[in-house]
Order: sequence, then structure tokens, then C-alpha cells
Amino acid sequence: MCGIAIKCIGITKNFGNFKALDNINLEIQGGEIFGLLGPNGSGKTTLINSITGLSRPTQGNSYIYGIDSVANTNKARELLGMVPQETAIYMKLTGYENLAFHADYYNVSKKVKEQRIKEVLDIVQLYDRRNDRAGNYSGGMKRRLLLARAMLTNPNIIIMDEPTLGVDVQARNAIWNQILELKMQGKTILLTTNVMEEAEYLCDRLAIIDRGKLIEMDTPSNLKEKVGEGIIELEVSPHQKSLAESFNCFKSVKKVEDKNPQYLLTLLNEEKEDIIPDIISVVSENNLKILKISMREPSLNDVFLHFTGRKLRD
Ligand SMILES: Nc1ncnc2c1ncn2[C@@H]1O[C@H](COP(=O)(O)OP(=O)(O)OP(=O)(O)O)[C@@H](O)[C@H]1O
Repeated sequence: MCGIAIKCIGITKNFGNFKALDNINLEIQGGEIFGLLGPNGSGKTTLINSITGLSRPTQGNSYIYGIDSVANTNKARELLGMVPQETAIYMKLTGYENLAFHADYYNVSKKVKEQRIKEVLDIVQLYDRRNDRAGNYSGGMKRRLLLARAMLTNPNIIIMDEPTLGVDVQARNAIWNQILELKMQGKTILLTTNVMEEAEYLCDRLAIIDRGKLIEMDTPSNLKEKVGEGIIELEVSPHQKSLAESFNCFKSVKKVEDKNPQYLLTLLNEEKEDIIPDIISVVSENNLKILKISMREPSLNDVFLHFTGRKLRD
């Protein structure tokens, strides 16, 4: 479905005196994979709960394809599938029974129920294990069962709260592939994550969330471009504070950070290749020894640090 799938206007959420969300505005286009990237406690779950109508914002409104998700929660939810963070599964029921229960709850007609459950179990590769108790599934299998459940009613939008939380690399890759497959089918995906590799690999656009505020919103590559063209990591012996000032004089250096024992030099777009010999000269003029020097592309961690002054996972 094209158009604006999810829209938040001025979402603020207070818990007592604590402001968990502060005036969040965003628009997610149909067919996008959109990520909310932020550390633990930054407000990601609170925001998706506001979007799904699970929690009423103190101020502001969210719309799912134009339907107000608080005023018209049931109608908005018909367009949504939700993968919650907690393992909200009936552990004593089998995988199949969990889905059948959900299908009945959402009034999936008897005629299509069995076929649809088979389809979603096939997609998440749990069909062979359908008759095992969900309590005996691994962490990755439980998350895949939740994904199957979210897909059961074939919703246009799937919202996932930390889709790969606590799963191993193999299960993570399987979930990532399933998310990309959903995008190929034209679904809109909103996910939360504090894992930069996940955000980078999956998301068309990201909103950086920190302490309840939306700090920046763009594609991963544009966000990285906003930081700079490259990052040089330099370590010298002995570490000398005044060196940072010398690097600041280079015209292709945008910012120098002294993260003793390392200096981090963020580079501007031009002339970045020429800078390494200049750095080496300055170091040797000061009679210091280079222990390490390397240049790399900015990461989403650098983006987070740049915009918030903190690391994503401090
Ligand atoms: N029901 C509540 N009552 C009081 N404070 C709450 C409540 N729910 C969330 N908070 C607080 O709001 C802030 C945002 O929490 P939230 O769960 O949205 O963060 P998050 O970014 O999803 O974190 P995580 O990555 O750990 O899931 C936190 O400081 C949390 O303690």
C-alpha cells in the first residue's frame, strides 16, 4: 500500500513527572523498513505503544493510514501486526495452537484459517515443529513464532520491538531475511533496535531516538555523511594532549576528539587521502611514536555519538 503508512504528530508521553517521549513527529511511507534506533530506555517501546494505541499519549496523535490509533484503535489495529519485545506466547500450547488461538481472536474465518497458519509457519520455517510445545522452542524459534503470529492476518504494516533480541546469529539472519522478504511483498515495517548492524542492514530510513527525543531522521548513508567522510583512529606513544590542537589546524579535519589513548579525527569530504602523511609528519615532529593509525567510514555508532555525545551502547 502506498502513501503515508504511519504518522505521528507531536507525541509526548509523561509517566508522572518523567517525560518518556517529547514531541515526536514522523512519517513512515508505505513499503519502507523504518527503524527507531536508540539505547535502552530511550523511549522506543513507548513510541510504538503510542502508535499501536496500546498506550495513550499525553499529547499528540498517531495515524495508521489516516486512522487515529487512539480514537479508533480497533480499526487501526486491523492494519497492523505486532511482534512485541517480550515472549508473549502460550508456552503450554503448541506453535500451531498458539496461532490458531490468535486466528480465532482476530476472527480469521474457519475456511482460510488452516491454510493461512500453514503458510505463515512455512514462511518462518516452523511447520515441521508445529506440534511441539512453544515452551520447548529456542529463543530464535519463539521470535519466529511471534513473527508468524504478526503475519497471520496479512496486515499491511508489521511493527517489531527488537526483532532479534536474545537470538543467535543464525536465527538473527533468518529473521532479517524474513523482514526483507516482507518488504519485497510491499509491507511496511517499523522496528526498534539498539543494534547498529541491524539498523544498517535492514532499514531504508532511521530515526535516532535519545532520552525521549527524536534527534535526527534520514537514510543510514545520509546520516553517516552528516558525520563526515571518514574517521581516523590514531594512537601514539606517549599520549600527548596538545597534539589534538595541531590536528585541528588541518583544513580537512572537521573535528578532533581526544579519547585517550586514541585520537578520533573526523574528516571533511575533500582531500581526505592527503591527510595521513601530514599526520605522520606532525607526530614525528613531536618525537612521538605511532602505535596505530587507520581510516574507516563513519558507523551508525559514530552517528549516534555525533548527534547525542554518547555511544549507542554505553
Ligand atoms: N509504565 C511506565 N511507568 C513509568 N516509566 C516507564 C513506563 N514505561 C516506560 N517507562 C520509562 O520510560 C523510558 C522509556 O522506556 P522504553 O521502554 O520506551 O525504552 P526503550 O527505548 O524501548 O528501551 P529498551 O531498548 O530497553 O526496550 C524508560 O526510562 C522507562 O523506564
